[in-house]
Amino acid sequence: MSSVAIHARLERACIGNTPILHGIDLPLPAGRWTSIVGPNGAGKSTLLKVLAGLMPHAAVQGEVELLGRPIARIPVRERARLLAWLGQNESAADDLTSYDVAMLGRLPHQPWLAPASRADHAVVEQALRTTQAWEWRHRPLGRLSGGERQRVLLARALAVQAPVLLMDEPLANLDPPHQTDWLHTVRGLVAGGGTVVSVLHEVSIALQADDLVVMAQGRVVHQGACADPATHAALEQVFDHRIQVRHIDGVWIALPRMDR
Ligand SMILES: Nc1ncnc2c1ncn2[C@@H]1O[C@H](COP(=O)(O)OP(=O)(O)OP(=O)(O)O)[C@@H](O)[C@H]1O
Repeated sequence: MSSVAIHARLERACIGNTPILHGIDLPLPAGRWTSIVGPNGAGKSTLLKVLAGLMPHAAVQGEVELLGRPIARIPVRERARLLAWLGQNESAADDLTSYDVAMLGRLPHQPWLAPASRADHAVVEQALRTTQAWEWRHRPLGRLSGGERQRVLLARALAVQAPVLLMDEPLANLDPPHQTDWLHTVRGLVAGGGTVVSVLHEVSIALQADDLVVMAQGRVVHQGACADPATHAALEQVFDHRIQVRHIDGVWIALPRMDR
């Protein structure tokens, strides 16, 4: 039986006074890649923030368990080692070099005010090479293109070496070859026992995951394997049957429906 990396049991989660998420019981299996999909405004980013423990405590009615422990009770530094985060349109210090930004991912591993160790430098180099950002490691983040910047931020998340990695729109600004690199990276993490949860708008890429969580109007309407016809039906329905899922050359992809 596979274990659960994150389990969210939510009555409600609010932004301000507005309820955004409703009645969610979502176990996310460990050692697998789960993608969260759904229409604009469905609550995907909000759910991912709740899963990461990033929402204000008072805004969430319910509980999230990370690796079997209530996330709110895990000390912050330990949590930062267990769970890495790549947010949407993330702000970061634009004056820092790409190398230093990636090194921020090592902070949870470093003793207070201690310099980076040789192991930290090795991990950062590996992460920047994985995302093909090593070449511009000396350039400030603020002077990179959108896709280059995203690859540095991904390197920062990889440098944490956390067993659980949450990513919101990780493919933002990435060109197709680097989207493919990202797929290989995720597959490598999962093959090594890691758990990856990603919010994706690129439904065809999301379908390359192990499992899909389909959301609409603040609720999870389906959770299932990417190859399961019931998952395809839920996907087509939630997108108002304006996409169709097809099996082409051994992979599931979503195509626009032009016949209506
Ligand atoms: N600061 C805010 N104040 C009020 N409502 C908000 C705020 N931020 C988001 N919302 C609302 O919460 C709902 C869910 O937003 P969320 O960003 O989680 O959706 P999403 O599925 O990630 O959307 P998208 O696909 O467009 O990125 C939306 O209806 C949105 O308008």
